[in-house]
Amino acid sequence: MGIVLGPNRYGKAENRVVRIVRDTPRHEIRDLNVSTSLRGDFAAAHTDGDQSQVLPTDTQKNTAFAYAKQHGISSPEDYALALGSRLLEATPAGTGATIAVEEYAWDRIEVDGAGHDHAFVRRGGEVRTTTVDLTRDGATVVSGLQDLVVLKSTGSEFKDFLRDEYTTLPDADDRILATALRADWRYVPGADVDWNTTYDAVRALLLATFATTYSRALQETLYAMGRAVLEAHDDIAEISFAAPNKHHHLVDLSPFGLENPGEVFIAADRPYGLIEATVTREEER
Ligand SMILES: O=c1[nH]c(=O)c2[nH]c(=O)[nH]c2[nH]1
Repeated sequence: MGIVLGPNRYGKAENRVVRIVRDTPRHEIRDLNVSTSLRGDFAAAHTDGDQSQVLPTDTQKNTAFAYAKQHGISSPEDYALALGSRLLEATPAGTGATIAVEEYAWDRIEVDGAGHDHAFVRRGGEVRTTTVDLTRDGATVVSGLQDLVVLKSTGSEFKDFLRDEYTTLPDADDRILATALRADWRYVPGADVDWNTTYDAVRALLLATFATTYSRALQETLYAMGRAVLEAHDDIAEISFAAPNKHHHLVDLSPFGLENPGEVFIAADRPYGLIEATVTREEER
């Protein structure tokens, strides 16, 4: 019985393409997870080790990022159609291309009733939490939120840090700052708290402070958010944060003759910086 090659296809899965449109101070963001796949007559690559008809998956990745700049992303559909046509055009042995796109939706952070120019919060996904501990003497209430995903497309730098012989990170004057915030705040024991109103107010204050504070590091942003909460809420004794620094690396498009002044990024999922801090009142320490 002969053995033959059955159906096959290949491509680059899960390119995390982030496109910022920054032609005016009011930025736009498109955040995509893009998977490409080519099918056609690629038998020789499987049976003879012949790559002459194989457009590398690395090239498919490059095209996904270059097209985010060159073609733009007016919609996932329009971008996917353009990308698929290009991949087929570049691959004579291809008979078909599948481009699968997931788009993550971002809303502008509301500050004083208006959407901020360059600070965004990801739609959905966040979780409200509380842990209540009771003794015969009373209750401790720690409330918070998890996975509040926020991003600012400018107004963030990280530079003049300690360097040693293993340091390669360049100074960043203008970078994307993004995190999936976890915050836990402890209420003053016995305080008469309107839990729902306070939750909404703290959440809004965290978002507004993230949006409006120029960030020299995620550490500074967390401290600013914590201070804002403690200043506004006498009934909160302390707040703790855990914030993964969701790195967005600028994509080098220069090999394709394209400039990339802070417009096309690859969103890396790991490793990530993990910044944790508690902001407290002096009397609590
Ligand atoms: O905001 C930041 N804080 C850090 O401590 C750090 N370290 C790093 O490599 N990038 C960043 N960014």
